[in-house]
Amino acid sequence: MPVLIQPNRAPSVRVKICGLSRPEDVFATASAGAVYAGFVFFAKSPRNISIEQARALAVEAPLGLAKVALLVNPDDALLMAVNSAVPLDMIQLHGSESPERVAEVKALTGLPVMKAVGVASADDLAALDTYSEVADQILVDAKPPKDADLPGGNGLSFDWRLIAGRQWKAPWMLAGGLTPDNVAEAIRLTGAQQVDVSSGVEAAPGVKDAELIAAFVRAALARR
Ligand SMILES: O=C(O)c1ccccc1NCC(=O)[C@H](O)[C@H](O)COP(=O)(O)O
Repeated sequence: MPVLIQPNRAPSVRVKICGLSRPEDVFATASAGAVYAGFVFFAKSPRNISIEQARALAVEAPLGLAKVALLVNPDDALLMAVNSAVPLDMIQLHGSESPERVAEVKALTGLPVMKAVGVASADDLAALDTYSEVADQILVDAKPPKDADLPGGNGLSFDWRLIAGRQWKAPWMLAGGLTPDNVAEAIRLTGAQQVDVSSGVEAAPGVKDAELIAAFVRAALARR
């Protein structure tokens, strides 16, 4: 069969919508063309859902949508409880988990692990190299302010020039303060092939907006 070569075509960007809590948000995520859906298990978050809620959302999710459980310094019992109840495709670790703990979580759950690493300055870049040795993916996110209640999902971005054109051993995803208005520029500047958003597609904290989700995915997938 002849192979169609399109030398000038940029690879398609993969989008993750994080912090979903309602069936209609999962549907909006899939129908917009995003490929990952994130469920937050963190009590202090406005996006926190129970294991039962996550299970109900995940079993009804359209085929092909990858389900990601976001956890913050989870112990083994919580990991096992989430993993045994919810059909998952990936674990996202968003706390202060060490590289050794990332490896343990992979072994314990049998799932790929994406480790979030906060970036505020050039001093934070070494951690990306370290975690990319052990994690299946790294999430290059904005570092939360010291007084923040949440370790992520704060709608804050970092200086994308810090990582412009950088690659790591593991596949990576860009996050932090992305919106339908800035995601195309963020992709252009950093070369990201995957992007993750939560606050930027919400009508209110914890409430996703289907039109913003669609606009975000359109902007991320627009030909560069
Ligand atoms: O969303 C939360 O409430 C949350 C709580 C605890 C840890 C991480 C959390 N969110 C992370 C994300 O949603 C994303 O992976 C990423 O940080 C982007 O968030 P945003 O800047 O809001 O787009």
